[in-house]
Amino acid sequence: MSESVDVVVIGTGPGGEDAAGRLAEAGLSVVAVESRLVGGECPYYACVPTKIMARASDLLAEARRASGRAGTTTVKPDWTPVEARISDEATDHWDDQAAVERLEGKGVRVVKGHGRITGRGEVTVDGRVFRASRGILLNTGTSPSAPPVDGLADLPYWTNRDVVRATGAPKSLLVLGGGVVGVELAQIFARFGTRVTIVEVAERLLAMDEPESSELIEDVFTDQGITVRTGAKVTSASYDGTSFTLSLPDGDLTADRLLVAAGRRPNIRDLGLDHYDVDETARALPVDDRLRVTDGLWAIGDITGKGAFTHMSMYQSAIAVRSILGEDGPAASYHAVPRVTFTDPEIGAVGLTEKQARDEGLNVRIGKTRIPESTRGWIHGSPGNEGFIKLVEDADKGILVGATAAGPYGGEILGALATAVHARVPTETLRTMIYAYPTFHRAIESALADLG
Ligand SMILES: Cc1cc2nc3c(=O)[nH]c(=O)nc-3n(C[C@H](O)[C@H](O)[C@H](O)COP(=O)(O)OP(=O)(O)OC[C@H]3O[C@@H](n4cnc5c(N)ncnc54)[C@H](O)[C@@H]3O)c2cc1C
Ligand SMILES: NC(=O)c1ccc[n+]([C@@H]2O[C@H](COP(=O)([O-])OP(=O)(O)OC[C@H]3O[C@@H](n4cnc5c(N)ncnc54)[C@H](O)[C@@H]3O)[C@@H](O)[C@H]2O)c1
Repeated sequence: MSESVDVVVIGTGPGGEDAAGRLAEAGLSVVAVESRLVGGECPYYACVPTKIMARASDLLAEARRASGRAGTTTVKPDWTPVEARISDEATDHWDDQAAVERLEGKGVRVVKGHGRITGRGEVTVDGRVFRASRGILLNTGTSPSAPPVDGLADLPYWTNRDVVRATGAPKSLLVLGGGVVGVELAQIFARFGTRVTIVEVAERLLAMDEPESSELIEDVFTDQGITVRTGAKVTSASYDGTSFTLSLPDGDLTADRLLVAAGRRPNIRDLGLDHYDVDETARALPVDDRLRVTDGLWAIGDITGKGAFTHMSMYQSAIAVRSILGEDGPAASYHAVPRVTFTDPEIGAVGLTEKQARDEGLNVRIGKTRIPESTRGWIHGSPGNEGFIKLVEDADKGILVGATAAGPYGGEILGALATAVHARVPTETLRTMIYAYPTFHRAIESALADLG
């Protein structure tokens, strides 16, 4: 026997949780299916715990920087408060009871288990069958994936889901993958005294960002004692019960712990998408600008391939909800997607990189300025003032199509640049703005003056 509802949401990442609540509050009968924890990766294994770690590691770095500038400091790192804050305050010991009750309070029926589409408009969870008259919303997210390195699969390595449960900083750590997860966690542990080596197969860290961002992070990391190996092809991996070894053509690397941060795979296999004639082996689900995969099937979040960020999942949730409710409103637009890598210096970026803009055939003008050369950067002092602002202008239209703000508070400075790219503010208008003195964001004015 099946149970009839209006909508079934499979997966409650940030967007799915939000959408289920909004749909129920709009008066629909909603079932939200979750196989792990309501809220998804972000609050329990990703954004929130890792940013708690980053905050702690920034405090250590700033305390160390006080020496010679504001007195003398002796810093003794201790992971205990970090672990306590993550387990007691942030994740409630990885218990989602409060989130489940919050969702139920909005009228959502939360069903724990693996959801699978067993027919058009039909979802089965551990033998329970739900018929969704309006449709199904997918928000199943991603899982950590390991590259096909010989011997790696069976090793007790860490992924992001283990690292957030760390009870201490290891003596030494190998980080396989120098993308966002890899660089954020590498710096965190290094500041807690761990000897860290990043092993990245691409020629640079943060390969999706501007090359200037990669260069900045590599320089800062090297100065901070983190070993960076780019263009590194790992041929095999092993563990002898005490330490991990990664073999490279020019020798072995060994450490107490291995963190695999080499990308994610979308949770879309074994979802029953064949009932909608959708390819389950795709890297992302194709969605239109209302987040429809096809009639009666919507998808939001990482699985849409539009940017694996919590803010993307939430942004798409609002649009999908309107679509499901048959309401009008702005369609999804991805020309101004912001992203922040929470290293120190922080790397904030929005829209297109210079290369992406050129590849699109735009008539590109670039404007750059270095933060240490700004008044605020100089006042802030070195180390800790490294960074730059880079603007990517569509010179024909006279608007910014991309920007990077790297440096202290780079993610906050990005706010102004994201507004400019999002609203397509004419560069001429940006030039007439008054930029407060002496802020970091005042460097935007210098970057605008450099456009050429
Ligand atoms: C270490 C790390 C740090 C990050 N830091 C940031 C950050 O600072 N800022 C930021 O914006 N983003 C960050 N991200 C990315 C962010 O976590 C994701 O983009 C965000 O969680 C949104 O994902 P989602 O909505 O697609 O779903 P997810 O959060 O992945 O949740 C999907 C949910 O669906 C459930 N599910 C899957 N399949 C099924 C099924 N068949 N049946 C039932 N339930 C199912 C899963 O159990 C999961 O709970 C980080 C990621 C990582 C790994
Ligand atoms: N601050 C944030 O917003 C934030 C933080 C963390 C993660 N995220 C999101 O999560 C997503 C996943 O992050 P991620 O860092 O896991 O993935 P990623 O795809 O960004 O980076 C993975 C890196 O691993 C490298 N790699 C792959 N195979 C390798 C191998 N065999 N040897 C060495 N290196 C290898 C890749 O070249 C790449 O640089 C990101 O795309 C991002 O959107 C966001």
